[in-house]
Amino acid sequence: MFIAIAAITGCILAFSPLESEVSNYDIPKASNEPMGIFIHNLKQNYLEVLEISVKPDNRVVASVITEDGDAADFYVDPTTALKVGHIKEDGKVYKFAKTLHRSLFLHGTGRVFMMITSFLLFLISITGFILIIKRQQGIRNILSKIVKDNFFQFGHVYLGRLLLIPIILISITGVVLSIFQLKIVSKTSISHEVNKAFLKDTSNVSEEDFEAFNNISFTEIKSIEFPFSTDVSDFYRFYLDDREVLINQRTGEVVSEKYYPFSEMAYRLGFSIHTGENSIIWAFILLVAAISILFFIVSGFKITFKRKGAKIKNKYKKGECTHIILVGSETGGTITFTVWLQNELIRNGVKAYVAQMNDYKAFSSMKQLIVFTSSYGVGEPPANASKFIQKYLDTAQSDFEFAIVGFGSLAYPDYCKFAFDVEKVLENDAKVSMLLPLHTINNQSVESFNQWVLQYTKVSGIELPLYRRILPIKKAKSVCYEVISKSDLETESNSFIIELEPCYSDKSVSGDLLSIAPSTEDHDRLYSIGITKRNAVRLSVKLHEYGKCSNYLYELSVGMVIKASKVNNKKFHFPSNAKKVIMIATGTGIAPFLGMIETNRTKVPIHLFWGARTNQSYGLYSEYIETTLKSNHLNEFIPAYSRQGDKKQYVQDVLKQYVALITETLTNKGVIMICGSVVMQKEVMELLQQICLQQTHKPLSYYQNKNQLRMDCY
Ligand SMILES: Cc1cc2nc3c(=O)[nH]c(=O)nc-3n(C[C@H](O)[C@H](O)[C@H](O)COP(=O)(O)O)c2cc1C
Repeated sequence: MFIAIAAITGCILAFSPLESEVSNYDIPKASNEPMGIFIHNLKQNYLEVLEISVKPDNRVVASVITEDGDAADFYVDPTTALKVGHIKEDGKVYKFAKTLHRSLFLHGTGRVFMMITSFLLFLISITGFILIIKRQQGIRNILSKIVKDNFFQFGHVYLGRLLLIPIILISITGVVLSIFQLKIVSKTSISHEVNKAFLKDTSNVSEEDFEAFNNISFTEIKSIEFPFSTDVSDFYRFYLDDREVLINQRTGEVVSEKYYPFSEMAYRLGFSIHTGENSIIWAFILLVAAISILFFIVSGFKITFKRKGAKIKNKYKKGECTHIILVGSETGGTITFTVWLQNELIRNGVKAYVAQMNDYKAFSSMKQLIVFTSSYGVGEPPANASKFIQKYLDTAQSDFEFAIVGFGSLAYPDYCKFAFDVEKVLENDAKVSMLLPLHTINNQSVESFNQWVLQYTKVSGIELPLYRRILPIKKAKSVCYEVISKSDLETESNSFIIELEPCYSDKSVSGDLLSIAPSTEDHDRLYSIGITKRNAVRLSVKLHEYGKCSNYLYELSVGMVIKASKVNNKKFHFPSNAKKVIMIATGTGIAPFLGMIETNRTKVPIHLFWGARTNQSYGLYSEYIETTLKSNHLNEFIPAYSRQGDKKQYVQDVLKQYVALITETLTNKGVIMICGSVVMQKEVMELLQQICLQQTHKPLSYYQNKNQLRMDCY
């Protein structure tokens, strides 16, 4: 909270030098004007001169007594010494922000709080930097590309790296200034010793030509006190950046020159760095740093809450559970999958227990051990799994079967390494047998996880549903949609097309999802949508015999209104600048593609591969395909029918004949999009992987990381 207060008020204060620069833009700045002439002119222009000060922005302020006998402060021209502008008082907001920033309106106590806050900010910056080094796998890689996990984590690391130095400087100088303000260290003042008996009181050099005046540049002056009387023992007192100089008013001789002690210099430097008063560019950097501190607070909380979000809860005691699921997770992502599996197993009557990998113990009823673990650092275990291997080796356990799922990211060279390490340990244990080979999941891909779910269902005989991301999906507010058309049921594929018109203007894009719940008691179902030329939402729906939502949609008729909400699915939007796009779909997965093709205004070459059982299903989509082929919105339509005549083919079989097209698309920054069943997706991905390795000598993940592979499979 204190850091937030300091950052918000810091943002406001950083505007002060910026604002003063704008409002004083017409007031000339001093640079190397001859000081002698300026002092002489100033004395000529006014009855009496008390002091001049040179502001951090190099504008000159004079304190004088005017001919009318009034005391006045104003900006003067550094050459003519004539008045050029009024001094504007600091706005109330700045005054308020300054007091809050320095002392929280609590005087000394507040200053102590702010000093501690500054020090904590310094510690947070240093420890944050150490974490960045760890994350980037060494100081040598500190400047290399940051892997983008999610917006907040990426932003936290990116800005942390960029603004580390300014933030460290802000925090250190904050501590230094507080130390002085609290008088823990006091600024020692300079005392001059002048022997008045030796002062000369005449000279034949006139004031304008005093060498001592003209040897000092305006830019090093903080202020000059003018002699109070004409007495020779009253001097010009020059306060400079690093020293004080006393000058004889009659002769221009330097009477005394003393440098400031280290403590005063430290204070001045700290003040200038902390406030940015001497440089507009630095003030701007400070402003950006203060805004970033606010971002760090928000993103830090987001990361922490995500980490704490998925909680492990157990319904049964560990001793009675046959299925033990161990989770290794650093930021909580993997726990979400674990909790889902535990719930589904329990729903199927299986007693399942979840534990952190570090809490591994002997499980007396264990028949199956399922390990879900991520990898960190250089393929190392996440924080809650670091002791697992040792604990496993030290624990006596009777026979069981195991399955391991590695969660990782292909962006790291040691992809899912810790999961492989765990596999090695379990494989070497003679007592245990492998239920499924290790399955790896890139970037918590739901599609890839579902491939494992299908395999697990097959080998375990436990019917698991497919996983749909239960992380809070960002649904827009639900709005009404009117049914504007509905096709007949195509009996071969049992599918139909329904078009809905949103009641309010809607910014959905083909590839987004529509979340529909048949009634308030039902949970939502998500449908991939295609947007038609007339901005209607088109769904292609497979009617399931007992499917509540598909039956609900099927029973709607034109003119009826339903409530639904849009879910942004940015990762599956049509690429904005690809030169070529290959679309691969099965069944109703064609719906988003039809929308993308119809609205392909720039006529990017599109090749659409579509799999169905027979060409009877094509009837449902033929009109759209033929129209867009004719208008060149679609270049090629390549169907694959798995139960048609002698030539029984799946999409992946047909794709094998298009190796050149696939290679050319990927190497020329084109995009491949896949929509439909996860079973098809798996086959197609395997084929694409083979083609990539053989033709481009790069793994498919290389193109996936460049966002050239976009998938939405279910
Ligand atoms: C700093 C850092 C290092 C990582 N190192 C690896 C790695 O070496 N190998 C890998 O496959 N994944 C690596 N990952 C990716 C994570 O394992 C992946 O994002 C995983 O899904 C995170 O799961 P969790 O949220 O349960 O910890 C790393 C991620 C981060 C942020």
